[in-house]
This record gives sequence, structure tokens and C-alpha cells, in this order.
Amino acid sequence: MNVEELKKAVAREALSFVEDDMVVGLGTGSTTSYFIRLLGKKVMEEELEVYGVPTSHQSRILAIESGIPIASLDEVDAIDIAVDGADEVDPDLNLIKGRGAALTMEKIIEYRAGTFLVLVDEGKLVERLGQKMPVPIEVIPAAWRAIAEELEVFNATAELRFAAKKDGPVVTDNGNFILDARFERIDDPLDMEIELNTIPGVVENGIFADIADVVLVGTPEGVKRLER
Ligand SMILES: O=C[C@H](O)[C@H](O)[C@H](O)COP(=O)(O)O
Repeated sequence: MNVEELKKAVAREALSFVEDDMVVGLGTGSTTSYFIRLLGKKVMEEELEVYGVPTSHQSRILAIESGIPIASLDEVDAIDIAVDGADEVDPDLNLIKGRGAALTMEKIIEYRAGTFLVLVDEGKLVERLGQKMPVPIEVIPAAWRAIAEELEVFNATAELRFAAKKDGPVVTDNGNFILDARFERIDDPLDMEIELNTIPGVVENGIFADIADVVLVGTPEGVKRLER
């Protein structure tokens, strides 16, 4: 089974968490894209009354294409479940997210969800956050250099993220820049998440500590379920 097949398998399994009349937070990225397409099918075939609350332009466009009625956060009373991918998952189910630069809206929506369901393939499991991936940090553009320098205090080296199909830096859905920060060691993810957000000019960071409820892990032996 290749990685794409593992992503599809977890996306299929995630469908069983969605019931009629639910408001569903729609994450961003390749794994969630499989889920959104499948959810669109389920909504149409089973004639469900489900609303999706997108976390990015990507998930909004895909939800519309997939036939899922969408609403913004300020139009719904509550989010029953949010479904999203992750870049790393540690043994306590703390996450790094934001490879797709959608971390701020993702965190806003997933923090408020009754259940936050995370979909990953087994390659995303790590012993300690930061082992493979940098921590993305969304920053106000004018502050990027000052913040990159300040991150040295945290023993981190930060790089401004550049775009692939645009000249210059990545600009997020909120009009900000992304710094990718590599830390020597993240011992306490929750503490680091809070600390980073105290730096003026930081909008949000990609450590999602203590908010994942269930993680579905795609493995060649089948989908495994991890819970806090
Ligand atoms: O900003 C992007 C998100 O945090 C994604 O959910 C995360 O990067 C995982 O994406 P993928 O499923 O493509 O690996």
C-alpha cells in the first residue's frame, strides 16, 4: 500500500464519525481532501443535512465542488466534529500542523469542535514533535525578520517560507507570512505553543497540543485508532 492509499483508507474510516444534522469542520491538505470528496458523496447519497465549515480557501472550494453545503464559523452555533490531517503526531497526540499554511483557521475551528478527529498515515508518527518537521508560525509580514531573530532565544532557526508558483514569500489566506522554525528540542509542546504566541507579531503557531481527541492512523495492516 502506498501513502496515498493509506490516506484514502483513513479518509473512508472517518466517514463513520459523521452523522445526520452535524456541523463538520473541514481541514486542509491532501488527506482531508480525500475525506471532503467522500463526505460530499455520502451527503448526496444519504441525503444528509450536514454543513461543512472550511478551514481554508482550499477546503471551501473543494467542499463546494463536492456538493457539501458550507457555512462560516460565525453562522453556526457549534461544530460537532472537525476532521483534519497533521504533519506530526507524538505519543500524547500532540500535533504539528501547517505545512499547507492553513494553521490559524484550522486551530480556530478545531479548538471549538466537540470532537477533533485527525487523519494521518503511519509515517507521521514521531517520538517527539519537531523530529522531522519544522513548526510553521504565521506572522504579520512587517514583523517576520524580528520574529525570526527572536526565535534564536528558543534555540530555533527560522526560515521565511517561499512560494512555489509565485515570486516571493507564501502569503496565507489571512494575508500573512509563514516562518518555518526548526527547534533543537521541544520538551513540552503545550508550553512551547503558548510561549510562541506571546511574541508580538505572531498570529498563531502550528503546535496543536492537547486538542486532538482521536487519531486514525493508516498502516498497511489497516487503520489504527489512537485516543486520548
Ligand atoms: O496547513 C495545512 C495543514 O495543517 C494540513 O492539515 C497538514 O499539513 C497535513 O497535510 P497532508 O494531509 O497533506 O499531509
